[in-house]
Amino acid sequence: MAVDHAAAEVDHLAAERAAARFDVEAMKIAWAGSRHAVDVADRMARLVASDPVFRKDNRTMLSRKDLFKDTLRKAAHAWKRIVELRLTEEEASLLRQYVDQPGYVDLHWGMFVPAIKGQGTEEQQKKWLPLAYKFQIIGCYAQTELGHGSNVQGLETTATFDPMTDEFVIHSPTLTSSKWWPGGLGKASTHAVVYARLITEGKDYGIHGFIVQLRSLEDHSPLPGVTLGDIGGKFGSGAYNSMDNGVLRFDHVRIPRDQMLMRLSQVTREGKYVQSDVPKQLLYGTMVYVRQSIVADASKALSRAVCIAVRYSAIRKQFGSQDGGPETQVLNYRTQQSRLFPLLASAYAFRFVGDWLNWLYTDVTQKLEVKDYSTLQEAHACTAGLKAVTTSATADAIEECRKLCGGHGYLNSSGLPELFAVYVPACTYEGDNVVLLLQVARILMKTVSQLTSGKQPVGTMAYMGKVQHLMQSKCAVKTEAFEARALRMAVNCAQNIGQASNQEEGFYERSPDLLEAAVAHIQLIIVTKFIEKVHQDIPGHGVKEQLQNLCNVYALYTLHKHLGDFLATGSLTPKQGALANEQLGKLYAQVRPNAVALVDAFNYTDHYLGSVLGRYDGNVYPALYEEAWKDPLNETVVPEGYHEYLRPLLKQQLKLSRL
Ligand SMILES: CCCCCCCCCCCCCCCCCCCCCCC/C=C/C(=O)SCCNC(=O)CCNC(=O)[C@H](O)C(C)(C)COP(=O)(O)OP(=O)(O)OC[C@H]1O[C@@H](n2cnc3c(N)ncnc32)[C@H](O)[C@@H]1OP(=O)(O)O
Ligand SMILES: Cc1cc2nc3c(=O)[nH]c(=O)nc-3n(C[C@H](O)[C@H](O)[C@H](O)COP(=O)(O)OP(=O)(O)OC[C@H]3O[C@@H](n4cnc5c(N)ncnc54)[C@H](O)[C@@H]3O)c2cc1C
Repeated sequence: MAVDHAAAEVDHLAAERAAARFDVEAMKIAWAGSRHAVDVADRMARLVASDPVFRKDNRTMLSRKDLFKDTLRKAAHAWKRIVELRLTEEEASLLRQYVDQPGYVDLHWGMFVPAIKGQGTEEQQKKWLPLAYKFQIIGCYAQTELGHGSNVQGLETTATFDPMTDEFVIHSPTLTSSKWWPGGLGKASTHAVVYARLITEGKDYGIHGFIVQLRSLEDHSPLPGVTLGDIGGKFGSGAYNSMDNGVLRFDHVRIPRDQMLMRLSQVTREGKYVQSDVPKQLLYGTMVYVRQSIVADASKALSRAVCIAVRYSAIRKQFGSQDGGPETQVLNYRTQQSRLFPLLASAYAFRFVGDWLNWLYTDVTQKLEVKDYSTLQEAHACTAGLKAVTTSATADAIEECRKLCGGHGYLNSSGLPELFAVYVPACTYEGDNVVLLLQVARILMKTVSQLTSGKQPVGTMAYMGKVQHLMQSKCAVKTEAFEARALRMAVNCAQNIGQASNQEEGFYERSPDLLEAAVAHIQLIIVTKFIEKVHQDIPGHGVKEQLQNLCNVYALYTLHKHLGDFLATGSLTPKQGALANEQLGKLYAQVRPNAVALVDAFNYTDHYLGSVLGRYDGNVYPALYEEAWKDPLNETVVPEGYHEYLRPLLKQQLKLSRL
């Protein structure tokens, strides 16, 4: 009986695939960016999936110690394979993605190395980078402290220059100055880029980066004056617990002067502080780099969750027709579609805006090399804002996908609880999302205030230059409505702030509205970049049409969800809002026959998805059944503890009932 059921489910997905109205292979290219990108990703995904060391189906059942050791093993094995196979940087980072386990290597490659590249002099790069590239040292990024994370200028660790010995003395003067959170710090790192207040000639020059050795390269023991360890278990089983987020205290630890990262400013042998001619904001450059990579990761996490929910919704059936006919696939319910298809569209939207952001970041980096700092603010606003909007939306979407999978979505074997638990801190790390949106809002207010002086805004703020037109016009339900909404919300905030006794007080009072104005601006960017994408030449039967549909779904869904903003700012009429909603329903009907093929285009292996519900073959029920028996609780028929706790209880009840 079970076998018959399984065959029917498998047929279901085959039928879904056959019904698709576009070329899935061509869509894979549109998603990945090129034929080459599809091929490399495919090769790396299979390499990982076929290697037993990279097994991850038992991860949620491992103890913290075993999970951490498993991470060390995977990282060492991955590195061995990278060296043996002479993998390129592109291949290695894809391999890292498919291993799919947070670990110290992320911070080593993702923050320690970029911090040295961005803030170190050429000489410092020559000394430290070869060691890091060969893993002769392992580094982390030690910025956040127990007392301060968001407020970087409030950090308390000190680096006091001692001209007698030509050294900096690194010290943790208070409990709250303990470094707290850095990934890889707890157990793995030998070195850190430590952010501390630079004090020389009795003056505090604020936060600067220093390379500090933490552990012996001989036996990994902490160096004298260094106290460090792991900060403890985190949310969810498995999940981010593979990472050794750490605590670190310094007791007057001495480092040579040349371990201060000196590209932005220097301290001379005599102890003079010298500022370079580069903007001091470059101190935050590593965060800009990581924020853009977090946007690209948002589409990966969201597409995984959506892939699981779409495939399972095509398999799952509930309720029959009135006359006792076959039951309905839950994917056919309009409510399921209206919850799921906007998430599918968002996965594509975030993918394309992530590609654009990566281009912007590369462009800014090239400009910085020739001392052109003109796009630094744009890069900060876009990376901060897109990081905030895409991670918040993705975290919510993963949880929605869990609910879309009903009860089975709550099982670890669905892959969704762990995906959520790993993903959700992205709303906090690399800048709390509210704090980042307020940064965007500050830049919006600055731009609005400059409009009257005739300064033309550029880049993603250019639309604000059309202020006369956008403040007055009635908008068609297209980009213009998004532009008018964003601009009018920003101008409203600026006017309200202008009425306050001082600007800072006004900003503080209006910060909830400012958040919403920042979100409106960022959503405009996402919609614009999606539209630009679908205007490109996109080969493959039906591919462009599907992307056009998804783009419309993303735009109209966003409009529907934030209709209050559009109406309150007069950017749309209530009638236009109702029409947009009507249109959305029609678009969902067009997505429906293509939904399974649209998630197949992500080209994920079953290993990477890690979900019995999202299996490519749709064989969900036998897999769920089999998976249950693997739980450690099922290792014995009678549970441990029966003789101590259950039996006496049952005997006692029996005696009582005989009385
Ligand atoms: C087991 C696996 C095996 C596999 C093995 C494989 C082997 C290897 C293969 C290779 C793999 C590669 C892997 C790579 C992976 C990469 C992924 C990385 C993973 C990421 C994990 C994340 C971990 C988390 C890390 C962190 O969280 S680090 C700490 C982050 N902290 C923050 O973000 C703090 C937030 N706060 C701030 O940013 C600031 O303090 C503030 C901006 C909020 C306020 O700043 P300030 O006090 O200075 O105030 P102002 O508002 O006045 O700003 C001053 C002016 O500066 C401008 N500004 C601010 N920020 C920036 C900026 N970032 N850039 C530019 N300009 C900036 C403001 O606009 C102001 O400007 P103005 O003066 O003109 O107005
Ligand atoms: C999993 C994980 C990994 C991390 N890895 C690293 C790492 O490798 N290296 C590292 O240095 N750090 C790391 N961090 C630390 C991380 O960067 C900080 O936690 C993050 O920047 C948020 O800062 P906070 O903890 O001080 O939050 P807080 O700023 O204390 O936030 C608390 C609340 O206050 C609100 N808030 C704060 N300021 C304002 C404001 N100005 N206006 C309005 N509301 C405000 C926030 O929105 C939030 O709701 C990691 C954190 C996590 C969770």
